[in-house]
Amino acid sequence: MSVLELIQKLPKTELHLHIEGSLEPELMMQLAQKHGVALPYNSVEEVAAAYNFDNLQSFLDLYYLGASVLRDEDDFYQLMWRYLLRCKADNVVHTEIMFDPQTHTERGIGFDVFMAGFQRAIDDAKAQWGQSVLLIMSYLRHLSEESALETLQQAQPYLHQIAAVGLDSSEMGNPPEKFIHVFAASKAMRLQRVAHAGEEGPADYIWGAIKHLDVARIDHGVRCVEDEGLVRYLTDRQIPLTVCPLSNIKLCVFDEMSQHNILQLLEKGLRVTVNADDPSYFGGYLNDNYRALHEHLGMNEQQLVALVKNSFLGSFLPEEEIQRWVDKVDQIAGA
Ligand code: HPA
Ligand SMILES: [Zn+2]
Repeated sequence: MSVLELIQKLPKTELHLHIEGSLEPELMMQLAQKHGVALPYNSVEEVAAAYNFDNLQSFLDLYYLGASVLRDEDDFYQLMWRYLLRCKADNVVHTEIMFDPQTHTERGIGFDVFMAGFQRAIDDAKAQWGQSVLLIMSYLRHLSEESALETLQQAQPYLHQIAAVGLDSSEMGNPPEKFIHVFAASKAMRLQRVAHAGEEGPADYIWGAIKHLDVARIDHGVRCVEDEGLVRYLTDRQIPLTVCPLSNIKLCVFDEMSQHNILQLLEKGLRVTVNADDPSYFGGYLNDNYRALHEHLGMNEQQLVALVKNSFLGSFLPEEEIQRWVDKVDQIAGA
């Protein structure tokens, strides 16, 4: 079997996906019309043409603007449903999805609206093809810790639907330490923890997320290579890095895919995984990211299998379930 065939055929997990970043231009325009929201675009083509970014912030500005069309329960259902259909198409059997409550509550749209829409789509996908999903509630780091604490309060009636908390948005100037209390409170409520760190921010921010937020995974983390001691720490403890190749090129973290360090990180023994981040903004879903690694970095079958197994090993699935999937990956790759 060729590597490209194997990318499609292997069962996979996605661990770093922002549901608001899966809003395709078609749905954005449709919802803008439905709710009478004025956008600075006249067509789907104009939306797509605007997706040229210099850095993380230039993307975030359009990402929050796009999210402003999400208003009622059915909008959130449609958003989630369309992403889960992509999971089915890409053979993503399990996915751990981030959502940004503050992006919606700040506009007066409550947990009752978006959680209901998300859950209805998740229930439908589970019933129709057995899709496995966990939700990660992400705090926006450009806002205050008080706002994050208030968000955790608002989430109380929905904690049974939430597996973990995360930290995203503008990294520079908003170090993990800013969120010590809300992460401690989240941990006390038995929520797992992840955080974006070392995407644009320095290796120090990765240390901060580990030491101050007690995270189980680092989202991105590609700048860990700047600190040998950190690489050793991450390798020894097999702390997963949820790397997002197409995202890193679109946001100029690396100039070109041929310069991406993901395979070097893998060869160092780090538990790296492949993810789409914000697929509608960055030009591809999960399998597109794997295919880009094959095309531009020459990812071979052995590296593909290691990355796919890491995606299960880095997940919050129960141990026995992880082992079942890892065995299945070996079986398909060895066939
Ligand atoms: O890649 C990202 N980084 C930080 N914040 C984000 N919010 C959505 N995507 C991202
Ligand atoms: Zn992200």
